[in-house]
Amino acid sequence: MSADIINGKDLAQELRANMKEEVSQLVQMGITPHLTVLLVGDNPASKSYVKGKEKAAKEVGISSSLIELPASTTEDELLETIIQLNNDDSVHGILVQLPLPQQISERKVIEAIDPSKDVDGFHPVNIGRMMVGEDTFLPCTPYGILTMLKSRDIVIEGKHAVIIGRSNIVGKPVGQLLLNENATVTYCHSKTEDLKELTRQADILVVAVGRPNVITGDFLKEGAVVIDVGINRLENGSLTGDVDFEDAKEKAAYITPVPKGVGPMTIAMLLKNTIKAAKGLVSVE
Ligand SMILES: NC(=O)C1=CN([C@@H]2O[C@H](COP(=O)(O)OP(=O)(O)OC[C@H]3O[C@@H](n4cnc5c(N)ncnc54)[C@H](OP(=O)(O)O)[C@@H]3O)[C@@H](O)[C@H]2O)C=CC1
Ligand SMILES: Nc1nc(=O)c2c([nH]1)NC[C@@H]1CN(c3ccc(C(=O)N[C@@H](CCC(=O)O)C(=O)O)cc3)C=[N+]21
Repeated sequence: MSADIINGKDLAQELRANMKEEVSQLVQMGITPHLTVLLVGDNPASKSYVKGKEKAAKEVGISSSLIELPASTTEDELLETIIQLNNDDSVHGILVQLPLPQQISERKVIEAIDPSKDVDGFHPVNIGRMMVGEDTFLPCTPYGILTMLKSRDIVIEGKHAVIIGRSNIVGKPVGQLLLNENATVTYCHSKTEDLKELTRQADILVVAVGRPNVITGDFLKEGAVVIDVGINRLENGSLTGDVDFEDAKEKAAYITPVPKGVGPMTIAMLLKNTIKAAKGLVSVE
């Protein structure tokens, strides 16, 4: 039996159609959601993601602006720009594209963003709120993954979710969200001793490593749900995930592809958070 493929591109498209309705109602009330993206340096992958975000925003009627700064930008210059955007009432959401050049501290920059405009959900205040289960901006990739699972009515409660990767933007928060949904969660990382022994127990396996083919069929329990977060650019220019898709799909019950999997959902959730910001639903205290 071959796995059911959860197509994130199609699901994101459906969500954007719904958001378009919601935005047009907001516009009628005099509020046009606005997202400002800050891009520092000229990383080609970052440029391409930022283009994807602008295109998606436009499609649903969210206005967006892009501030491009040179790779030589100092930390103080970037912080100053963020303060201006925090104080600009016409800006509802601020996104600083990562990674940043090495002279700039990502932590300082993220902490400078007003939590009520932090549509990435990376600010420690929003992460803390997520941890205690309060309403907040959820980090886009984990939020997209949760939405994909729910779109297929996949049971999370009581299931063993195994996460490979513990970054602040993907691994850690996706584990927290699944815990909030009553999964039993195991985190794996580069120091994990017997990865296969753990992944073979997973009812839901989330792979966020950044290396092709780290997971093959023999790492899976029969009938597992496999979420592939990895985005790897091969030498021939094509994109691939972290999971050996062809092999894994013979053992999994559900699997997400790359491309057309988690990536487009990340962008859809960014739009959702921007609408939420425009509505003023996440406040600062
Ligand atoms: N689809 C989307 O929307 C998004 C996709 N991505 C993609 O997801 C991938 C992960 O991104 P991100 O979380 O930022 O990456 P990081 O590089 O920050 O984290 C990678 C994680 O993988 C762990 N790891 C590395 N090697 C192994 C191994 N052999 N076995 C087990 N664990 C290992 C690392 O462990 P340790 O902590 O010990 O170093 C680390 O926790 C990338 O391909 C990225 O491009 C990222 C964001 C959004
Ligand atoms: N502040 C910040 N927020 C982010 O959310 C953020 C970031 N920085 N830095 C980089 C990562 C990566 N990321 C992706 C988003 C969409 C796709 C995506 O849509 N991918 C398409 C393919 C696109 C293509 O063909 O190039 C797909 O998987 O089908 C991928 C990766 C967001 N990130």
